[in-house]
Amino acid sequence: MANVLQLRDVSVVRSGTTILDDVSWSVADGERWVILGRNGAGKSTLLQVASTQLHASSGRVDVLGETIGQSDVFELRPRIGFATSTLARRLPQNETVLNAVVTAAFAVTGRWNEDYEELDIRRARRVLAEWGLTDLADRNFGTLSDGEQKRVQIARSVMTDPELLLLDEPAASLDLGAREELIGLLGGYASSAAAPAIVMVTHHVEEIPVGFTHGLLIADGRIVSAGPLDEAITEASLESTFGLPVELSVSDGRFAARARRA
Ligand SMILES: Nc1ncnc2c1ncn2[C@@H]1O[C@H](COP(=O)(O)OP(=O)(O)OP(=O)(O)O)[C@@H](O)[C@H]1O
Repeated sequence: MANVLQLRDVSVVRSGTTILDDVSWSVADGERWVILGRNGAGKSTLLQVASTQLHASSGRVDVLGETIGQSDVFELRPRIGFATSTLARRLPQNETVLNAVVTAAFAVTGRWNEDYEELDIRRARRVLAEWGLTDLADRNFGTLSDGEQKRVQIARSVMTDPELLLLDEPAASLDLGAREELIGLLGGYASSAAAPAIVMVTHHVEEIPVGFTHGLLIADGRIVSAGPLDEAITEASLESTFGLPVELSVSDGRFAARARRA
């Protein structure tokens, strides 16, 4: 399978601090990756590099067959879906949910004078249905709950039919019901052969949807382990990543972890 993302010896240094340290990693078409690591480990920075929003200080980054620094990132970006709370904050609060999603077709966050095709509207309604948002299409984005807003962010990021989907902590701050609903939807999406390659950052192994195939653990900007989920996410690798003894279990494809009692 072709690589949709390839990092070779990538480092990111900001304000004199090394945030990513010699990272080599690739994501092939059809793979669904989860990235885990402590606060400040470099997870979001890695996603920003993958999204082309941040340039590596050294090393080589290839995204969707294009080498960053040698190609036009403005042509590349519409092919990448990226859902982060930072982008979500830019969505106008008084925009309807339908508009918040359909505007992704033009890579803008507010609906002004763009001439939307009936095709775009139809696609937006289909995406809203896929993410359980049909009944909220006419509500203002700012009136939605956190869980509903998270689903709108993802719906927006898949509106353009991306070839690579990047999700930064999509389940953060959700209650149990909203989290489980989102993980179920993500699992269904990830299991579809038509879905793009996916990379999702999360803090908890409990949030890994069924259907995800690979894991990457990162600590202090360096990869601790990377590969198929059951090889990359083990008690030993979690212990190295989080710095505490961990008890890990897997049931029906879902992971659970807690500190090992002495
Ligand atoms: N512009 C910057 N200048 C200096 N340091 C930065 C800059 N941006 C980020 N950092 C630092 O880089 C490190 C990695 O940040 P990053 O956001 O990638 O971590 P993360 O793993 O996503 O963390 P979290 O789980 O808390 O979201 C952090 O220590 C952060 O303070």
